[in-house]
Amino acid sequence: MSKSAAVFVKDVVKCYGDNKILDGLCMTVDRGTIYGLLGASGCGKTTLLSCIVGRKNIQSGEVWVLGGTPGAKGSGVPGPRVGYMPQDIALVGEFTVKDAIFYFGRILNMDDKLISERFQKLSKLLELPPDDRFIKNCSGGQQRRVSFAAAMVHMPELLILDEPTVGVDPVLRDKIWNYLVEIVHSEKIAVIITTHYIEEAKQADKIGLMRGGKLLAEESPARLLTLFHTDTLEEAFLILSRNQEEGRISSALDGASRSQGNAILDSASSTTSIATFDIAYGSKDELTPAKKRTKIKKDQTSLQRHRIKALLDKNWKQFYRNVTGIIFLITFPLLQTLCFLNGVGGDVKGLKLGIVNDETMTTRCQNFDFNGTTEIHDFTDCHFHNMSCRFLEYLEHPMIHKVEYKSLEEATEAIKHGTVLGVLYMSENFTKSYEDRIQNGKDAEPWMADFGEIKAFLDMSNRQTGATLKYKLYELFYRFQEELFQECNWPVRLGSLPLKKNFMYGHEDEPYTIYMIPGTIITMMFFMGAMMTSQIIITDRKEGVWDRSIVAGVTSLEITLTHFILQAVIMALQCTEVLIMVFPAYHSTHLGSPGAIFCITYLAGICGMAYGFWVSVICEDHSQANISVSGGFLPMMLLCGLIWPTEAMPIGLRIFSKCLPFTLAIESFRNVIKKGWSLWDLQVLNGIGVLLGWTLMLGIISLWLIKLKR
Ligand SMILES: Nc1ncnc2c1ncn2[C@@H]1O[C@H](COP(=O)(O)OP(=O)(O)OP(=O)(O)O)[C@@H](O)[C@H]1O
Repeated sequence: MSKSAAVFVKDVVKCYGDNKILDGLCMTVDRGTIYGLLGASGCGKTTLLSCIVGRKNIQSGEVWVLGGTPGAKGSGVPGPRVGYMPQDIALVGEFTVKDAIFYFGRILNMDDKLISERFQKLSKLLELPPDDRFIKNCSGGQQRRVSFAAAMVHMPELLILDEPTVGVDPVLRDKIWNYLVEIVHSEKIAVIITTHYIEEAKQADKIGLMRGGKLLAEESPARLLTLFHTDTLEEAFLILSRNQEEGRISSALDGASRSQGNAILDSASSTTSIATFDIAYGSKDELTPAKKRTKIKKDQTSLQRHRIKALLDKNWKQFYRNVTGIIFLITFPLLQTLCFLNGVGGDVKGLKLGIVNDETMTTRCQNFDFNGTTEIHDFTDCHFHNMSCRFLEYLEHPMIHKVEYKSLEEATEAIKHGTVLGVLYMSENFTKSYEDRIQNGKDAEPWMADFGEIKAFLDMSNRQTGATLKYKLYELFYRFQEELFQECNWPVRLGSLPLKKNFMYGHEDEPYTIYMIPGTIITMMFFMGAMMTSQIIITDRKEGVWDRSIVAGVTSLEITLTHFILQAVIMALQCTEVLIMVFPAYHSTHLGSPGAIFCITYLAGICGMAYGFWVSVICEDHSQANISVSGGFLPMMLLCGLIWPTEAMPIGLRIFSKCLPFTLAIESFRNVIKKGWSLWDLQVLNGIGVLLGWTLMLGIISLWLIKLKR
């Protein structure tokens, strides 16, 4: 074991659930050497590299990188001392080739001049596509080369390359290997490279053959060929694999005994030769501290200005270069608002109402025309005539479309068939009986009272339209009766219910839209925030940019903060456009200040973003995130009082609903627009407090989960 080991891995065990991926693995990578890590697909190479760069925690064993443990303060790993090219491209599609290199250079605190110099050199060497070509427009092989250049831009002490030569033509592959050999010797950097092209690893100084979570062997290519009497590394690997399957590799390779020194391989081939391999072992005392080799400042603090600047630049480019995304983010809230303002709360029109009038035939109902306008009779003598006709005049309203039926049976049949929504029936003696009810009051004959009624049969299966028609009939009947009393010079009040209504806030005929505004805006902004954040962060993570940036030293807090800054600006724009459309553009009135309205709306959006952030942490992909956002949002919407008052809920559910993010916020919003309350009114503060509480709680839990998930 060399004292100058760049990477030292001892007895490492790494599991995903019950699945043991690394099973007591040992490995040593010396400085100034190329280490080729070979193994079948799925054997755990990427997992091992993730543990080396500190992106994954291990269950047991030791990992030492450049003299420290990955993730430890001051170790520089993850950070500028290591260059990592993951297996996935892990570049932002909206970056140009130049942007990609500059992004990694800048988060590593290189100055632009130095980045530019390195970029020119790498561009030539790796035959990179033109500087201004977008990554998403590059071929797979070109993207891989840019990814390679990004890992090398700062000339790290340890370069980790996960399958860098996939999709690269043999000439270029050769060039890359030659370059690696050159820099390894000139700069004394260590390189770990995984590849499926076993033969290309011949140029490595040492090869690790990995299988079943262990290294079967760790030797120079030449020695492997000699030991196994083979011409190719592939054959050597095959023999080793067979031996492992047949249990012919000594148990000395496993567990504690590995650390004692050499492991002995049983017969390596058909011959009975015994091969002895150097096995990775040693102690951390033997490791040398890192030497300072680059002009890059090392920093481990969780917030660094240069990284935040680079991340903000990245997020901004990702945003403004994604035209579809911009169109969606700007137009979606507007479209939603337009749908709401035009589709919800308007007056119902043309409800079909059957009329059965046994008192007067239509033809005899003077001036009464079911299909046209009529004049109102003048009944100044207050002896009533044709009251049914007079009442029917009042039904000339846009909400009602009258349909005449000859009999009550025929009309009720029409309700059953859904032809009409209700039927009004007036009996033969309606006028006389109605007059008797009014003139004689409590002394009226019961049968007179019965005939003096207008009988309504309503279809309430659609509660909303049924109730709308019912209240309209009440309203029209009161108007009919009040005007009748007025004409007769009777006290008008006697013609209406003995209940005097006074409205402190709002008014009786206020459109339903006004009632719905707070709930619609708050839930919409929350939903927009949740969707936007979860989608953007999952995309970032799926592209591998998140992980790769973290290996370059960026902290999760910086990534989160910079995403938050841009999305908070977008959210402010969305809130502004929605509020402008609802209030000035649609002339909706509000008594409270626009500032207070904006504040509640904006906080609802920010709370939605925190919810989206949490979803992005617990979900693996977009479809899971979509289900989680919708699955969480819908129950909250059902319980927030938007559809039905919370006062109707069982007490436990009611208390629960008040604790949800937007129940009290909707109340606060309503109080501001309808009562003119300020932000400092206690009930308004309650709503704001709940939103802020949820935002903080979700943010903290998410950051904690990110830390825990490694
Ligand atoms: N996050 C994870 N959760 C559960 N299992 C995982 C996870 N990541 C990887 N694995 C599993 O661990 C095993 C090793 O995966 P790994 O990506 O390390 O293999 P690999 O050797 O790099 O393969 P390849 O050469 O195909 O890239 C695989 O069986 C994989 O399915």
